[in-house]
Amino acid sequence: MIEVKHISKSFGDTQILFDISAQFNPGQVNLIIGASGQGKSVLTKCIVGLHEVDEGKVIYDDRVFSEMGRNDRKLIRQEIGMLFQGSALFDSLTVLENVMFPLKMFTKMSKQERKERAQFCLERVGIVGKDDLLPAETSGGMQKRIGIARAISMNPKYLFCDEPNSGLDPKTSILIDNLIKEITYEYNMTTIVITHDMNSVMEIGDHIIFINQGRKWWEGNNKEIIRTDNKEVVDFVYASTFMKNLRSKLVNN
Ligand SMILES: Nc1ncnc2c1ncn2[C@@H]1O[C@H](COP(=O)(O)OP(=O)(O)OP(=O)(O)O)[C@@H](O)[C@H]1O
Repeated sequence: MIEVKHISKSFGDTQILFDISAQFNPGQVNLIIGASGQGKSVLTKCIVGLHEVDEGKVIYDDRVFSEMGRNDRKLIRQEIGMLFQGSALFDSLTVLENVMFPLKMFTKMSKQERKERAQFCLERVGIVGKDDLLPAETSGGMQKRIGIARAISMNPKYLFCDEPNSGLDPKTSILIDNLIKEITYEYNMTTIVITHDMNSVMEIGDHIIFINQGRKWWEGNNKEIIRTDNKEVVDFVYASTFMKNLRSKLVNN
């Protein structure tokens, strides 16, 4: 479980996050959603320690990460898997080498053990027979899968996914979403996904926090979000006229 308690963050005189508290439980997909520029990335960077919080606490399973020194934080970071926007694979490494990379950096595994673990993770995400290709020789959807394989290679307790659907067609997006969901349930991970994608919200949003103006504006799940009356959430979820019409049908039935 990851908890944030009353966190605030400013850059210079500009306050970006205001007194945010939330709990992200294991074995469920936790989404951080909201319009552009509202503070989702800053919040996530505070959680993983890329930004320091000004006030409040970030806690990983009773360990107060925000008050730890560098070395203790490093240990927790090794329990975190990250799927970056755009996958962020190393261009000059093969598919297999990309997945082996964290194991080489952070474990004492032999080359053979690293290879076996990487192949297991690639197989888990449905990438078989592509070990020796370069990332550029694979599709965008495959690159996301390879990114997920790399993110889970260290058997993380916590998984962060930054806009896992960016640049993917709707069908591939749903496959990636479902893969994230399956892996989360299977390994009982605490997964946090930042997304703008409404399909993801509906498909995998076990727990959703909506960030608006740097505040936790709304919290609920994918069933509750459909019927909420919160104006800002409604404007976000039902942004297009088509979706607005759909909402009035839903609410009136
Ligand atoms: N390092 C920084 N220094 C100063 N201001 C920053 C910094 N990082 C982010 N901000 C500001 O914080 C605000 C929130 O940005 P953030 O990137 O968290 O938005 P977001 O909700 O993730 O948006 P998007 O969905 O477009 O990625 C923005 O006004 C941004 O300019």
